[in-house]
Amino acid sequence: MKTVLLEQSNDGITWIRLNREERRNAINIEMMEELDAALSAAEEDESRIVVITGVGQKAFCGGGDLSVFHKLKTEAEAKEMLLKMGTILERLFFFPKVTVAALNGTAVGGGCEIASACDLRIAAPHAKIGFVQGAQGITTGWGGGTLLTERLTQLAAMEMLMTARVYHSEEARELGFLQDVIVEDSFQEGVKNWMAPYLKQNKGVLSAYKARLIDRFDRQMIHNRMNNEINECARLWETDDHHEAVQRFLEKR
Ligand SMILES: CC[C@@H](C(=O)O)C(=O)SCCNC(=O)CCNC(=O)[C@H](O)C(C)(C)COP(=O)(O)OP(=O)(O)OC[C@H]1O[C@@H](n2cnc3c(N)ncnc32)[C@H](O)[C@@H]1OP(=O)(O)O
Repeated sequence: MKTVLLEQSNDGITWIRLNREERRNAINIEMMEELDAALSAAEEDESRIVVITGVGQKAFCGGGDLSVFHKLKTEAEAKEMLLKMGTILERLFFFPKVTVAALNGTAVGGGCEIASACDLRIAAPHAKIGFVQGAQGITTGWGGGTLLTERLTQLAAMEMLMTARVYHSEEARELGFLQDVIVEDSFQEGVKNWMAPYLKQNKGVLSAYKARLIDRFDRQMIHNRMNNEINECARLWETDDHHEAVQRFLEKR
């Protein structure tokens, strides 16, 4: 694997690291496939907790790779890509082990959707967090908007999605998006320390509680809502508003 690094440590944690630091860990098709493969490995290994984080200090994930995905012009082309990642996020949402999104830096767009699919979200103090899709003339397109509404209060979720605002970590914690802000100098050590109370529990305890969390959800309903979200985003994708917004971003580079 190249765009995703997998570290299966013997302390109960499997680390999945998004590894395109020079692109702020933006997601391309190869990364989607490697993320899916990393989840398969993590599902089978001895870990009790799976942590998804980004390489470097600047970004957790800058969302979908606009320099690649701007080539997708039509609703059908967009839908194929959105569905591919949506399927992975649905898998992550119903993953049998506890999952943590450790936001080592900025998480915007699809980066926030990945975080929403995880059970727990923690971040470095400097991380900036925002569902910025609205500024690109689209909605969340990987089903993460649906997942967000299952994680936060309705008011907080609607504020994050409908304003496309970018929040500092502390503000995101106050909104309920983050469980905690990790202040240690070494983010990785801080994340490990933060997870220590969870890791005191054995595998059976953690997986049983995770199963009860999953029981709360009507899987078919979540699936249908994510599909509706993907379809809606695909429709907006082919509008001039979206293509012009992406063009502006790419021209700034
Ligand atoms: C497509 C799926 C859709 C969904 O369903 O959710 C989305 O994800 S839409 C949202 C897509 N993401 C964005 O709109 C964010 C765009 N990026 C940014 O706003 C900023 O780059 C950043 C992520 C906030 C980081 O800012 P900063 O730290 O100041 O770095 P730079 O802007 O200089 O970026 C460095 C480098 O990385 C490239 N980059 C960053 N994000 C993306 C991206 N999403 N796609 C492609 N490339 C990205 C950026 O262009 C720079 O490249 P160079 O100029 O060549 O160094």
